[in-house]
Amino acid sequence: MSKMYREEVPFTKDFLFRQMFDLDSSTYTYLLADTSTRDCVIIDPVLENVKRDIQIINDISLNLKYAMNTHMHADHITGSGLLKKNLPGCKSLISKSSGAKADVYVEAGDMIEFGRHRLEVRSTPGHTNGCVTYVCQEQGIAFTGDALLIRGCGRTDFQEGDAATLYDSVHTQILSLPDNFKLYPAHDYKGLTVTTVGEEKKYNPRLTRSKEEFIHIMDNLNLSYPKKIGKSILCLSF
Ligand SMILES: N[C@@H](CCC(=O)N[C@@H](CSS)C(=O)NCC(=O)O)C(=O)O
Repeated sequence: MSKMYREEVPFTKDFLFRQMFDLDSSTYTYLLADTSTRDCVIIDPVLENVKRDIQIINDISLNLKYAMNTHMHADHITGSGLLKKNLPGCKSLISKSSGAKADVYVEAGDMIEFGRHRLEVRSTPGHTNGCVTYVCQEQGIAFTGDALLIRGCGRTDFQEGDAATLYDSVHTQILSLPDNFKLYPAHDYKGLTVTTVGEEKKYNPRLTRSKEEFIHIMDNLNLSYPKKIGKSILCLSF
């Protein structure tokens, strides 16, 4: 095995990471915390799992600062609003260009802080206009939402999907990170949990192709629409 895959950046001792799963929509929700200050953020919470998420936040004595989303989801309703109602002090957060309502709007270059940890906002449109990727440089990780999935990528056939834009976003904003950075997507449909930049640059069957080939692939995916598309896109307020 090459060095590239072995030398992943270890988490610092004061960084807590939890990956949680929604069985119905195959969505990953991430809980990140500073274990010294107890401040935490949650990325892409799912409405039906809010009780579970509150339980874990309370069990390990964390203070939720932000319920944040990588984009406006078409396949499930965000749990941000219900988390806010139950955890005073929590603010909802999404990109300005998503068109959704939230307490805090972010754009490329912004930094989201919890304790001494920071997430950099990178704009990665193409699946939707407002898609962002959150990068934690110190821990060597990025949360790619639906822009990059493990050995795949987000579909581009509804909302403001655009295959050429997605190709540029992923190559310039995600695959330009160091090869050993771990990538955590918003979904996986095969049971995989994490990948790396190096792996996707080598093995992603869509994104290793030319832009023209990528567009052709994306135009011919023939996926059925997500079951909850009507409800979730109508639910624009966080
Ligand atoms: N079968 C699922 C929907 C699956 C799906 O369309 N996933 C989206 C992300 S959620 S909008 C996607 O971009 N998939 C890309 C792919 O290649 O699978 C359901 O019924 O909800």
